[in-house]
Amino acid sequence: MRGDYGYIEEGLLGKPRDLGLLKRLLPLLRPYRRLLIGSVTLVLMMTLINLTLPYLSKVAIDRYIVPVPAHTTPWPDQEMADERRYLTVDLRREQVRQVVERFDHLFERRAAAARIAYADLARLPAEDLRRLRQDQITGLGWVVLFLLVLVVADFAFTFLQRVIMERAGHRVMHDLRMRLFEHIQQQRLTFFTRQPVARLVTRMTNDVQNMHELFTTFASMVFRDIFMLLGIAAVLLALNWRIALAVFALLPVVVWAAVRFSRRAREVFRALRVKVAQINGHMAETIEGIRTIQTFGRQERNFARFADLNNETLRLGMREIHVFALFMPLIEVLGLLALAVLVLFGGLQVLDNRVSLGVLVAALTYVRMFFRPIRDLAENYNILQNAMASAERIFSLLDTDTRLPRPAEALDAQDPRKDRLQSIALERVSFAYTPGEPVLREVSFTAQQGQTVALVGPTGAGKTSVLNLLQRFYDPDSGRIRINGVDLRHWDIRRLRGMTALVTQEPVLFSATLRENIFARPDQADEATVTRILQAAHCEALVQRLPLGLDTHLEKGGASLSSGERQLITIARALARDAQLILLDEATSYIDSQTEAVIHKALHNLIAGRTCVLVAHRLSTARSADRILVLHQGRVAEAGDHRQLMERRGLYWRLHRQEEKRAAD
Ligand SMILES: Nc1ncnc2c1ncn2[C@@H]1O[C@H](COP(=O)(O)OP(=O)(O)OP(=O)(O)O)[C@@H](O)[C@H]1O
Repeated sequence: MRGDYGYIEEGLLGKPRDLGLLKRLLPLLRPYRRLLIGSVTLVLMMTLINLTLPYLSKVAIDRYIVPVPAHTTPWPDQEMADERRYLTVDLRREQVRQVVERFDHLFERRAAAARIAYADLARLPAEDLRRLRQDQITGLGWVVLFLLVLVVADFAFTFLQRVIMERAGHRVMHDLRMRLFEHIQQQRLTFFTRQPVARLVTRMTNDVQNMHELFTTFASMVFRDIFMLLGIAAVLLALNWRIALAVFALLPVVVWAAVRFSRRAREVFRALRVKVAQINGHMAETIEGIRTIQTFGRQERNFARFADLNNETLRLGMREIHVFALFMPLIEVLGLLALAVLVLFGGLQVLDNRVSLGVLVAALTYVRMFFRPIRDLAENYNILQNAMASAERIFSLLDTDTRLPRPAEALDAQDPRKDRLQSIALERVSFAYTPGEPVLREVSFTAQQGQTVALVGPTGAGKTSVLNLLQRFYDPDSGRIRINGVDLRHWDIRRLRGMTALVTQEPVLFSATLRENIFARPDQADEATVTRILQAAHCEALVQRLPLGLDTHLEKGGASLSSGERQLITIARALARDAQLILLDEATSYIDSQTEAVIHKALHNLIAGRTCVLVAHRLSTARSADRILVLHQGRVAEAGDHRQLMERRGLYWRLHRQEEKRAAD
């Protein structure tokens, strides 16, 4: 396994992404378009609410707290421009008239209005003051009520939007994982030898998670931050264009800072991810190779490598902090600077009576709000980039399709040859995993129903490769494999594999119960069958020893069992399948002679009456085979039964002698 954990692909980050990617993303969203439209609508409404809140403070101030005189006021402008500010009241209201009459000396009357300087308001008793300002107090109450309604609505919308958005995001992730899993599971073996396990795992986990970020961040970026920015700019211009322009003068500096920040943050962010991925890879390698590391005393070197990686990660982490620590306060400072500009410039306008106090207060709030989306956009830009890179990697995996092509002329469903295995024939089969490096050269043999063909030969001779070809994990480069006289390429591969049981060199057990490991459909296996199979596979003693018998859960693929026990379980699995063709790759791991004898008996039971191609690493396993093929450097060097080959005194005989000598030693 190459433990790169996907960091090689990190190099893709930061490349310009084309629109094609977005086009491919849209179909993923299509099933959830209602949710998405709902979510965007809610974001729009939330933006509107947020834009309305400061405006309400303007209304409260200008209409009710420091009312701006209505245009109908009977005092001409030059008198209004007095140093003092006045409260104008309507004498047509009975309550007001009574107060004005009682404190006549404080009011100036004209037509149906009267005015009183703000400075003199303090001279009125609290009760009269309230009467005088009854309208404003009621108005203020309404404004506050409206404000509360908006706040509650904002809360509800935010909650709903979150739920809807996350629901869509999680569903998209769910669908994507299903597609990826199905896609990966159907690929042929070459695909898996080229793709490191960790890379595929990263696609299914991290990259899919990043895609989720893509949807949620994209929605919040485009529809919240950008709407908000545009909205605030529009409202500021509408409130007072002079104030707006004064604030916008700072914008180039802000944009410059944001662009610089997102660039630097991206570099650090990427380098950091590469390091974290390397740490993952190193960790996985250490755990996998812990026996070798401890036996060869490589702990120190291994630790030193880890320490290097970890120190680098720390250094980059610190750099990341610095970049953020500089940018966030910088934007904050620029925001405060904008406020200062506004207080000075807007304050002067208020003093000149060109702008109402309410407008200034609302503008101050808008300006404070203006800087948050800018900061968020700069931050989210990286997340977006990262998510786009993940999307690209996922699509490139989905585009890699190495599934076996459907046979052009598949066996007719009525064809009797499809159900019963009668013969296997390899006809001058040559094959190379890597072009130019053949591992099988012109290999031919036949096996009739019920016969056993054993493949023996030195390591690397190509024995396992023959089994790979018979399972159609690969196709031969030349020559043909025929089953029942029909080219393997014309078989429906599922049907063929359905007739076959494979026992691999390394017993593969799954993290499930023993019963689930042996029986494909545990609920359909009756007690009599279970007992028969356990007996034939010599697994009874093992099952009795386990605390819950067949229902014992095997942790970590049966890591707590001995290799001999694991082999017996895989033999039981093959027996349970009741296959017509057994492909058996004998385990090479060391087992004591007593266990070996038990395994031999189990294998004998498995093979009896079935067609079998077996790779024998111990010649004793091959002894009783109908035909033994001795492979050497990919060629059939000798063929015959045990007696014939021994009489020949060739390679088989020599291998036999070697094995006997080893046993004697
Ligand atoms: N997936 C692969 N990609 C490239 N080369 C491979 C692959 N699998 C096996 N080989 C090479 O093909 C040759 C034959 O391998 P094969 O596993 O068939 O040998 P074998 O006779 O079964 O060996 P052993 O007795 O050690 O199991 C070897 O040189 C091996 O390195």
